[in-house]
Amino acid sequence: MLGNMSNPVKKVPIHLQSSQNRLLIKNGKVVTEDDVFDEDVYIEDGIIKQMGRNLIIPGGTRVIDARGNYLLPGGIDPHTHFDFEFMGTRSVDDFYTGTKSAIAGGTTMIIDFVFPKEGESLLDAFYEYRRKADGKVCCDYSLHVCLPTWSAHVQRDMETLCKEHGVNSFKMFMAYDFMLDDGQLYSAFEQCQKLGAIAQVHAENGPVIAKNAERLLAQGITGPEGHELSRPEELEAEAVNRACVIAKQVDCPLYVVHVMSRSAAKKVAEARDDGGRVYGETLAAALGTYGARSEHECFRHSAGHVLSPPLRPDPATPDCLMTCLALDVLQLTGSDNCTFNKSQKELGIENFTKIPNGVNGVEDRMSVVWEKGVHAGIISPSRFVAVTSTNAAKIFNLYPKKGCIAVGSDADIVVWNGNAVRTISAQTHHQAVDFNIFEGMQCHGVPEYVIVSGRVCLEEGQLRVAEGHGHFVDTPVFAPYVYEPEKMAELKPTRNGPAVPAVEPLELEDDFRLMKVQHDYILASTHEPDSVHTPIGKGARPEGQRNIQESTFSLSEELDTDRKSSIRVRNPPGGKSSGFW
Ligand SMILES: NC(=O)NCCC(=O)O
Ligand SMILES: [Zn+2]
Repeated sequence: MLGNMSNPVKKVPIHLQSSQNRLLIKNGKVVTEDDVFDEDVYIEDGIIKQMGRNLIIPGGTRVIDARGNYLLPGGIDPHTHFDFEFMGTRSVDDFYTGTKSAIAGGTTMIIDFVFPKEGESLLDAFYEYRRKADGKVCCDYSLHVCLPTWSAHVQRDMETLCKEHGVNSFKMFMAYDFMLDDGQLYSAFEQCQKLGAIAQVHAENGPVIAKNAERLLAQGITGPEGHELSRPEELEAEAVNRACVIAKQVDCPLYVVHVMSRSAAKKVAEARDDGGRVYGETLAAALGTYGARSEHECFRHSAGHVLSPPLRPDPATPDCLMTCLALDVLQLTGSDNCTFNKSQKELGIENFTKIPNGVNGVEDRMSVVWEKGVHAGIISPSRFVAVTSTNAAKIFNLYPKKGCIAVGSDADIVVWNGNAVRTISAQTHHQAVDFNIFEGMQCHGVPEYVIVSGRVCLEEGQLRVAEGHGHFVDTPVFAPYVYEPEKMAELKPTRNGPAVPAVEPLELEDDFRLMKVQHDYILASTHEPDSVHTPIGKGARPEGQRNIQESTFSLSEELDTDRKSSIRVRNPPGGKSSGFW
């Protein structure tokens, strides 16, 4: 037992307590979840001390000119698995390469998952994760804790973790060998509710997946395409619905990790419409790819892209999920970064059920969401901030320390060039993994500077991180956003001066109708996206919001061709698989 490990004090050496700790970022456009405005930001000792114009600051302060760029709150990735022993192997990105890569892409905080080994208590597993992470993290981090079993002991440890160790979220699985049954989920949700924690679920119907996999293998379908075939999206949707129903019985807030399909998003939408405290996270992988290596290839699964729930063959899925983020059907984006090298993926070369599940994303999430969201015209820069940072901070009770640019907040800031373009490649990424699921993708949206706790860690393409400089950050229970939303107004940082309008004044009537049509569409239509009809004419729309008439919900010829090719894969000749890579 390591005692109370929360927030160990790391002394700043005297030579660093100088002007090096002072930074002024001038001329940038500050973006918050609901505002965009021109202000300078002055940072001292890792904290935002002043914001405004013509600030009076000490001499010798370093100045960064952010003219033409946005200032974003550093990304918070609420879903990573660094140094994770899983499916007979270990993920290759550890807390050093993982957080270093995160920073390279504009993410300044991650939340990883403690996963107890068989027979290990939650507390021991938590201490082990702290030991693995503390000396390695280059940015701040927090921990969720997974519950691979249910018992009185687990129940007690949950309480200790919440009361003494800064944990406020527990993840349950509805698939894999370590899934909980419905009764156990009920008990775990009940305990979360009592403690003021948040229940998280990996929602897929595990027993049905196991049966499907058995049948497919018996038919000779052994390749990676069997992964998605055994886990069709209705099994995700069914489990999301079940989890929402169970959580409702005990009034427990529920966070659905990695919503990967339209059908699952629809279940989240229904639960939220029904008044449920349900939050949905989707992944960079699901927004940036769709079960093919690129949008220009026919539907094909490869071992490198295997994660659970799987990438969906429906090419409309990424746009649908992005629209769900725009409409607040979904609230967050994570990476679920859980990387395995090619040689590890080959553990499943003869049997798709043995392919270690997981993909990269911690480095590329911000660029992918910008490209597919803001650059594509589906979300505004403010909504980008909400879904990449602010909402995670609010749900896990880190706000306003994290997730916003405001006086008193941690100086985790990204100077973001929304027009610069980069091409994602394993040749240039900072992750330890030897391939990248977004290989070749061109993304607008590049971090020019990444400032982590007041330190400039990325500038002019040069990454200078400090191993072990990040801290564990407590996530206190009873997050106001989740448990007492009426208190959020008090927490919201105030600012001086009027906002600089970032968007044309909206014609609210049209905007509302657009949102309504899209929302109804998600709820109403699962399989016939081209049947959508919208009465909306030209009208104004929010900045970055694409008119639904331009949406790929209307499937084109080309996309239909892709879908047909997917049918071929579903019935491979002679039951043979279509190749591993
Ligand atoms: N998602 C995935 O395939 N791998 C990571 C483990 C998990 O989140 O289920
Ligand atoms: Zn995960």
